[in-house]
This record gives sequence, structure tokens and C-alpha cells, in this order.
Amino acid sequence: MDRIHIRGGHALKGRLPISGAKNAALTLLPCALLTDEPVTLRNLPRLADVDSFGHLLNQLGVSTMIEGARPEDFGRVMTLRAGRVTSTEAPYDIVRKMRASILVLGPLLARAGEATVSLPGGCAIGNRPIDLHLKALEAFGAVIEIAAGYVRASAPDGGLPGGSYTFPVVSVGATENAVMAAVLASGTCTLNNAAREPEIVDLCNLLVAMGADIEGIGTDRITIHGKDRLHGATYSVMPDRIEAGSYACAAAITGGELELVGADAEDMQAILAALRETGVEVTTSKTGIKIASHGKLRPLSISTAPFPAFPTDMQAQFMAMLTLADGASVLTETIFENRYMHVPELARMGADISVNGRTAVVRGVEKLTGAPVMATDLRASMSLILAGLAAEGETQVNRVYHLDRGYERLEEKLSAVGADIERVSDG
Ligand SMILES: CC(=O)N[C@H]1[C@@H](OP(=O)(O)OP(=O)(O)OC[C@H]2O[C@@H](n3ccc(=O)[nH]c3=O)[C@H](O)[C@@H]2O)O[C@H](CO)[C@@H](O)[C@@H]1O
Ligand SMILES: C=C(OP(=O)(O)O)C(=O)O
Repeated sequence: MDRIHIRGGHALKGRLPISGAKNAALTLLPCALLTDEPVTLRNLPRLADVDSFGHLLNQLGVSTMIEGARPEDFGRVMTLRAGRVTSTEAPYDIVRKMRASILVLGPLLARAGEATVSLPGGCAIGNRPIDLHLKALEAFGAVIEIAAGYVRASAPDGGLPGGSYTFPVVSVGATENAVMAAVLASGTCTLNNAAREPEIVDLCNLLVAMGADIEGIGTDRITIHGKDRLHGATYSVMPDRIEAGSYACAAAITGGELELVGADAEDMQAILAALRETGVEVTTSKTGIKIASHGKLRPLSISTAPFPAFPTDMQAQFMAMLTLADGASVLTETIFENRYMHVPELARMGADISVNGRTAVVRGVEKLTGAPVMATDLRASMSLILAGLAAEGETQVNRVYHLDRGYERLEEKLSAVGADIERVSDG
């Protein structure tokens, strides 16, 4: 199993390219199921989750072709074609490894009139039920049954009649599944209290490019007028705001200066505002975002919430950064009930953090010290990388497969801007 070794204490300097967004890619890929014509996705990040999604789509009858991927390039171009859907089942073995597999439910139901998808179960950061996905689909006219760990959804002959659903809490995945199911409905579907994350705007933009009729894109009320068919399209995946935010924290915690090339400041307002509050200099331009950090960081109070508020996917990275701030910070996690698994590992590196329910108090310390650490999820792993970049001595981050789900060639990007970091394979 691979490990990452970091010898900390180097201020990062230079230009760091930002890849396509994992969370956008994972909802754009299943759109290929909605048409028999080719869908070409550009700027698709090279990530384990994207590969796994490709394999799942292959099992459903979608062909995937990757064009001219040179090893030195970040991102790649993939053309997907679902001439015929040959299976409507997403099996347990794939869904348990990648929760986002649930996102084939809506498109399969829309295109084939039925779908059988394994229930994803919980994961390290929380329970993560899919009840809202199912309720939205039922509101549009789907019949849902749950048996033997699988959900089976079917649509009446002629497609989903349409309807309206109001989410009791904002859900990114449920909004995505419902929108993908609705684009081929026979009637009109409306979602209230829909998620407004930029990745949902990206999804709607691809669907519109494929011929879908969607109103209210980027708002919490989305109306979809179903079409008889969609056609192919070529679309570029949006830049990854969480990857960009993570590397912004890397510049901040090391007292460095990074230009995040290709990052989109529009989608990152809450993250950039929080960085500015710590005293970090943030300059935005058409080509990216410059982050410059001088001296001690100021402490912060942050609460995670759905977009446009501060994202839960940045909580762990900010926590790592604030372990070295000049005073006490308060972080509140409102989205997932168990997203503080990185705390004991950061504490092993010398951080002073106390957790009470959903609130963590981070008291800044003078220094962190390198240690062998282990993470349980993607962003927790990134928080340990950040701590390692600033720590005295060597840090070994184990279970690198979490990072490979969401950071394209992390150690290459970081060593190019001055980090002393390498991947070590046990063979
Ligand atoms: C692949 C992807 O895009 N993943 C993102 C997506 O996950 P995901 O789509 O799974 O997250 P949701 O927005 O659905 O979850 C938000 C909250 O709603 C709850 N919930 C959700 C669905 C449901 O049917 N019932 C229910 O109770 C969840 O347990 C959680 O407490 O949004 C999260 C919140 O921004 C991010 O952290 C993830 O990185
Ligand atoms: C929680 C995350 O992803 P996923 O929903 O794919 O587990 C994440 O990207 O931080």
C-alpha cells in the first residue's frame, strides 16, 4: 500500500494547476446514459473515482474512449456512448466503494424506465442515507421498492409523469439524481429547496447542451420540462473549487505564495472570504487566484452549510491550517455528524483541538511535529498533508487511496512548487 512522506517546513512558491472538479465529474459522467449519442467530457480529472465511475458505466453498456492522454498532462478527454443500455443494475461491489454510484439511479430510470441500485450504506463521515433521492423520484411518479439491500425504481410506460418536490434539507446528490431523472419525463418536474452548488450548475449546463429544458439553474427552485430525447454534446468539466481551496490552505500554512491556475473565484467566495479573514492575501484574476501568506494567521469562526456558505469539504483543511493560528478558532460542522476523524491524528502532530458534538475549538500552537498518521476519508487525508507540509520533521500519511479519489497527482503538483514530498510504495 502506498504512503506519502513529507519533510515539512518549506514555503510553497509558484504556479499550481487546478484540475477538473471530482464532484462535477461524478454527476456529468452518468449523463451519458441519457442519450444514444456520444457525450464528450473535457478536463476530466484523472482520479480513482472517475475510473471507478467509468467501469460502472461500462457494465451498464456505455462505451468509454479516452483521447490522446499524454502522461505529463493533467486531465483528459473522454467520449462516452450509451448506444443501448444493456444492464440497469449497479451492484453492491461497486456502489460500496464509491457512494456517487447512486447517481446512475435517475438517468437509468429516465432512459430505461427502471433501475436497480445497491443501497450505499454509511461511510466514515456519517450515515448518508438516500431517502431524499427516493422521495424526489417518487414525487415525479416513480415506483420505488427496497429489498435485499437494493433499491428498485420503475417508471410508468411513457416515462415519469412529473410532479413537484420540496426537499426538507438541502441535498446535492438528491438534487442531481432528481434533475437527471426529470429531463426525459413526459411532464414538468419542480424541485424546491434544491441544492445550488456550482457542480449542480455544471450538471444543468451539460444537460441544456444536450437539449434539456431547465429553468432556475443556480437557484433553489429548479423546473424541468421533460423532453422526448436528448442528444450528444461536448462539455468541459468546471475547475475543482475544493482542490483549489485545499492548495490555498497549503500556501497559507507554509507562509508561501501560490498562483492557483484555472481556479474560479466566483465559485469560492466563502472559502476566499475565510482565507482573507485569517490575514492571507487573496488576488483574483481571469486566469486564477493568487494566495500570499505573510506571518501568523489570525483565528476564525466558521460554520459549514450548503452553498453559497462555507463547504463541509473544506472543514478539515481549514482546521489543519488553524492549528498554527495566533489564538483560538471555532469550527462547527452542520452537514455530516462524524466529520472530525482527522482530529486525533492532528493531535498526534501536536495540535490542540477539543471537540464537543458538532463544534471543534482549535487553539493555535507554536509548531506541529511530523509523525506517522492515518486518515479515514478524503479531506481528512488532505488535512494531514497540510499539517505535514508545515510540521517540523517527517510526516508519513498512510492510506493514500483516499487522496487518490480526489486529488490528481497531488505529490507531483506539490513538489513542483517546492514541497519535499514523495510517494513510497511497499511494492
Ligand atoms: C460526489 C459528491 O458530490 N459529493 C458531495 C455531496 O455529497 P452528497 O450528495 O452525498 O451530500 P448531500 O448534500 O446529499 O448531504 C447533505 C446532508 O443531507 C443528508 N441526506 C442526504 C441525502 C438523503 O437522501 N438524505 C439525507 O439525509 C446527508 O446525510 C447529509 O447530512 O455533497 C456533500 C455536501 O456538500 C459533499 O460533502 C460531498 O463531497
Ligand atoms: C465527501 C466527499 O466525497 P464523496 O461524496 O464522494 O464521498 C468529498 O469530496 O469530500
